[in-house]
Amino acid sequence: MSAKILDGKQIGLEIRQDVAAQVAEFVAGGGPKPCLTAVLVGEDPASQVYVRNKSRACEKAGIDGRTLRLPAETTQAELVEVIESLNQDPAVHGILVQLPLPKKGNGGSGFDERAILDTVDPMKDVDAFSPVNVGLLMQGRPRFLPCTPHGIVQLLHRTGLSVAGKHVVVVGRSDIVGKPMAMMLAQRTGSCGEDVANATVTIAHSRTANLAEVCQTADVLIAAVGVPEMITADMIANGAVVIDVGINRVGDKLVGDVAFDAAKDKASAITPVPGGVGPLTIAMLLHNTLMAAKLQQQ
Ligand SMILES: Nc1nc(=O)c2c([nH]1)NC[C@@H]1CN(c3ccc(C(=O)N[C@@H](CCC(=O)O)C(=O)O)cc3)C=[N+]21
Repeated sequence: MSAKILDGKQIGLEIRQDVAAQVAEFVAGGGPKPCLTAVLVGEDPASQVYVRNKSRACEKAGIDGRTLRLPAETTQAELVEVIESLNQDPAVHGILVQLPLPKKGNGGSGFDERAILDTVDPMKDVDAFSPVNVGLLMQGRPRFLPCTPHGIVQLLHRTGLSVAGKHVVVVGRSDIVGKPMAMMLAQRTGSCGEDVANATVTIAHSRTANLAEVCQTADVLIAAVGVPEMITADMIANGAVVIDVGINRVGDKLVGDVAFDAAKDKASAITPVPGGVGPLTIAMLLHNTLMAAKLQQQ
């Protein structure tokens, strides 16, 4: 069997067109132009590319996409101050602090990333990293949904892949992807209804015993570990759906957490890297920015 390739780029484009139409409607109704401000500290080349892509996607959707560039030498206190002023600025609806923050920032001692993220006003927290937004999600009454897991929910829904009653194995337990992903798919109702919810979810990670065997029991396998091609074909059940969240730069190539070429002969459907989950993450960020503008207008 050769898997159906799940085209995240195309679906991301559709979502962005939907968001653009909703933005136009919001503005025509007297709403302010939604504004996302990304805060980029230092000169990490990958982060620069991501931030540029985000601001370009914003502009195409009728969203004001700003980037605040700060030197790597910025201190913790200065960065907190910048975020607090964005919190106070009524023209800014969404704030995103690009991660990772530079290791040698804050005068060489590194940033306290948690404290930085905690500074972002929860009503402007389009990444959904703040404890309030994480808590609301846990309780099944989300405000903002985290962009990458929400993008995956949209992808599954829009390609007609139900997870209800199925066994989903999420490999990776990060706050950004693994944890919220597991929670969203186990819920009674998700953002796209009951079909992309109600899963039986296993969270696997670096300490999981017999990882290969656990993965083999997955109807839907979601790889979010950040290790290039760690998920090999032997770990995938025949006919499983495979979602690859990994974006790893190996030399000048971009590879996922799944060994794609062999995996596609076992899976029934699989996301490629690039062109899979990545473009959906950006699409959901635009969605959250419009939501933030609407929330703040109320
Ligand atoms: N506060 C914060 N929020 C984030 O959401 C966040 C972040 N920090 N730091 C970095 C990661 C990574 N991330 C990506 C988003 C889109 C693509 C994407 O669209 N990738 C393209 C390829 C792009 C390329 O060629 O480099 C694709 O997969 O097709 C990749 C990576 C968001 N992140």
